[in-house]
Amino acid sequence: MTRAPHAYRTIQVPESRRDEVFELDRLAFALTADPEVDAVVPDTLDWDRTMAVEQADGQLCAVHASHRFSLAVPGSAVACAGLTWVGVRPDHRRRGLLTSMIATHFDRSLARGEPVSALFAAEAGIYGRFGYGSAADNLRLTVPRGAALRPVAGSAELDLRLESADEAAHGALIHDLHEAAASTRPGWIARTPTLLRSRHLADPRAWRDGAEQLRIAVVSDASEVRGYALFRRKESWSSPAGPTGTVRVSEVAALDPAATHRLWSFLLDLDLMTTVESPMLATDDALVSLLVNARAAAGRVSDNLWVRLLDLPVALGARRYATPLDVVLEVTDSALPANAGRWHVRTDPSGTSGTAVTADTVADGGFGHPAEVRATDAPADLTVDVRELGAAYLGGRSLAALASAGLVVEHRAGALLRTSAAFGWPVAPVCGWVF
Ligand SMILES: CC(=O)SCCNC(=O)CCNC(=O)[C@H](O)C(C)(C)COP(=O)(O)OP(=O)(O)OC[C@H]1O[C@@H](n2cnc3c(N)ncnc32)[C@H](O)[C@@H]1OP(=O)(O)O
Repeated sequence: MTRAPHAYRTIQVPESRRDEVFELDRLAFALTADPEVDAVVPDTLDWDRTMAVEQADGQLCAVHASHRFSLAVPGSAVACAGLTWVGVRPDHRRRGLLTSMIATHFDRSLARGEPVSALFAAEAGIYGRFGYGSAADNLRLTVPRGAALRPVAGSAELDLRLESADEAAHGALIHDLHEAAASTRPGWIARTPTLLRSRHLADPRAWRDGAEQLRIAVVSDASEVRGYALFRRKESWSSPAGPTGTVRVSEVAALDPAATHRLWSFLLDLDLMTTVESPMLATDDALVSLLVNARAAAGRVSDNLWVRLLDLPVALGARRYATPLDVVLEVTDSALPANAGRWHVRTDPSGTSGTAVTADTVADGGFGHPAEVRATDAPADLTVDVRELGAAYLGGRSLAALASAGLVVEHRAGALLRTSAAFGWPVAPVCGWVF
């Protein structure tokens, strides 16, 4: 097991120490215990994957956990260790505890056959040093009520019903549509294990910030459900001009453009509301194209998933490439030396080799080229750190853009543009929920 700094030891935490883990988490994140929250929000920690650092007297000083996810990558999916619950007691910060926990996480993820790790970063400056690359952005739009949408045939004919969101009534519907609507978008992650689905619909009063309970709008055609939106409204009567409520949308999933249009038409025209806040959207989300006047929508872009390639040849072989590719990468990786060195990445025009061995293949219509990834002594075409490969892995970050910042170096003319095109993908990556 990875060595903790002097005077500390790394342990796997048993569930019997749950209260200590939760207290540490509250200390790290400045949270207050709330019995109502604890009563309705399920504990989603996987205790086989919950690790801590304790000092000699047994006090827990740092904790981290992970989930085994299937992460959608361009043209496929890969087993992924979703790192979460990272926290260090404020009085034990900056002594190397996170650094030791990351080494533990890497060792254990590799031992479990998870070639990739992904996370949402609490602060953007934390994880790059460990080889995580910022691999996706999300867009949050604030749209005025009544914003016009371009027309979509069939939208008006769809039935929409509004209900209070409830796990027993809507859990299966949400899970199925969440998967069917977006599982070919790189960055998409299913909410497994099941407790993560329950947590997604948990609705304690303390999480509402004064808004109403969680609502769901469900759109159907004559035969089946085509989409849903989860949202809450927050009333406001403080303006002399009249009510100025806000619609806070937390998730929209739809199977087709008509259902997408129907849902947003409803959300953008609710009485007593003046503002509609979108959930985390992909930067190419349909709403951006539907808005007649996108300038009227204030947008904020921020980092979404961070990706770390743990087993580089397996990870690079687990995705597809948008164009044929034949490149030698000189990779640096200070934390995982097995990844360092030269790698020949070559797509196979016959499409018969290089598909993921660790992944469930996603139905994608066969777009893109699988690749073989082998160690080589051939001269390098590009030099790149594993962090930049993680950033480019989901197809949303251009290697050429990273090169313009000096983070990728080209040794053979043309290799940079060709490799950037191959690593890119027509669908922007995003994970629409935070784990
Ligand atoms: C995936 C998730 O769960 S994200 C949640 C992360 N958790 C939090 O933000 C909760 C509050 N913060 C904390 O618990 C801790 O401060 C942590 C986890 C961010 C850092 O833990 P530490 O044990 O202090 O980190 P450690 O001592 O190993 O520091 C390693 C390096 O990262 C740097 N670093 C640590 N935290 C930060 C930060 N927030 N911003 C920038 N740099 C940081 C340190 O300065 C150090 O740099 P150096 O190698 O150049 O000296």
